[in-house]
Amino acid sequence: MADTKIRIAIIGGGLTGATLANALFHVSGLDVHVYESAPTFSERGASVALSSNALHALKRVIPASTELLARAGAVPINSSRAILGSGPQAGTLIVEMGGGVESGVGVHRAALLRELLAPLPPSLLHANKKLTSLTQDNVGDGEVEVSFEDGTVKRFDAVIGADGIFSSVRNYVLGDEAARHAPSPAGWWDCRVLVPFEKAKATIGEQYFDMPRQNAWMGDGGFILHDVLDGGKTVQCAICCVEKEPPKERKRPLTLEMLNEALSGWLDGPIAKAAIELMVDQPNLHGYSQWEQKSTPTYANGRVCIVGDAAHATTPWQGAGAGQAFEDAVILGHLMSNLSSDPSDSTRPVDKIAAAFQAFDAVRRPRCQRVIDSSRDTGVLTCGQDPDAGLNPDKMRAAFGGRWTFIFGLDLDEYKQDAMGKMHEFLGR
Ligand SMILES: Cc1cc2nc3c(=O)[nH]c(=O)nc-3n(C[C@H](O)[C@H](O)[C@H](O)COP(=O)(O)OP(=O)(O)OC[C@H]3O[C@@H](n4cnc5c(N)ncnc54)[C@H](O)[C@@H]3O)c2cc1C
Repeated sequence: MADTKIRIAIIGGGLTGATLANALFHVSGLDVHVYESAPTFSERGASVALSSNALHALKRVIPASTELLARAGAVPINSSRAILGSGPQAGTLIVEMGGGVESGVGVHRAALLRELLAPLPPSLLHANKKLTSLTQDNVGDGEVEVSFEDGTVKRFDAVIGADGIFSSVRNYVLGDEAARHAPSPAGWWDCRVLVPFEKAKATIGEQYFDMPRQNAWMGDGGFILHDVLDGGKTVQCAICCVEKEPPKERKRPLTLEMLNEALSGWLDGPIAKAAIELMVDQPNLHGYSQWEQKSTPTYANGRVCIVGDAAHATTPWQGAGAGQAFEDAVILGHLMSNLSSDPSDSTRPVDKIAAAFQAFDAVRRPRCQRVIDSSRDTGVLTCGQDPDAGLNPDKMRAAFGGRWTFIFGLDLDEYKQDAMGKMHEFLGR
């Protein structure tokens, strides 16, 4: 176990911050505090699909993760079907995944966050604490000084930014490069609704609810998804569409006419009218542009680093964002557990933090960037925009084959060893 005196501030209490706090507190034995700008630790009302790599990573952080997910009402996704949703071949099955190594779960984000926070002592969780600035310059003993909107100033041995896609810590880490690598619109917008299971079944059709599965409809300029969560009580339905022009703002009001127009090529098919009916039944219907971190030159700057969406926000097309955040927690937790000096080592554990963060950057950035790029390409294919595949089911099927293998097939033990090897390199050993 690492020196328990190492003090870490995690900025941001979303799924990444909460998972990382568990890793650093329970696995690495560090003195961790989480600072969240919102008045309470909370999540958007939507689901998140956790694939097998995400589940494996979560288990490394929280050994009782199966029970944790059960308390959050997670529903196993025994099958994930991609079906053509528009055009003359609408209804054609393109691919079915699930079972074995590909099994995942669907879970309500707010319930997952609640359960991820539960194993942490409340005294470590600080809401209403918005980071306004941080510095490593002229702070004693290599510490990092953080300032909050309420005027408080604190010092830590290291700071980790889990403050989401519009991260302030990212701006600090990237410095002069921040503007050039700012998050940008990815080319799609989406809207989501949670409805009672019986209502979804009656509207969409009983035949799609014969078992816990995710149905992903692909077609002309859009995508429709429905999956079950909350232990089978709720269904999430999502509609995603290609942006016709660059968005002026991330969030915009939506109407029935706008949805009908966006999915005009789908309306004779088996799913679009039902999905639109569910969507417009909710008050304050809004669409959100999808944004991503297209490139990032580094995740680390001295004793400050970034994780989760702050480092590698991706589009949702491969359902991989939260899984990448859990992998971050495993790798950073492992590196930070191995800072303790042995008796023959005169370097203090705190003086190895920068090397740990460099090692984290070296192993995580290539993989996360690959996920970002692959996810964007998957969106292009899904919405029938791939110039070769178009909406040809055979070509789409061929193009989808193997697309998830590199995400699911990670050997976490090997990966942890790679990270340790890098840390030793950076320490000059
Ligand atoms: C539409 C959509 C669908 C998705 N679907 C999936 C999926 O199916 N599967 C999957 O694996 N992933 C999915 N993802 C990705 C996944 O949700 C994210 O990768 C994951 O939630 C990581 O979030 P985070 O904690 O890094 O960031 P966030 O959830 O954005 O949390 C950041 C936190 O930091 C706080 N904060 C911000 N600034 C400050 C500050 N200055 N001071 C203090 N606190 C601050 C915020 O209030 C927030 O609570 C999806 C994402 C989107 C947008």
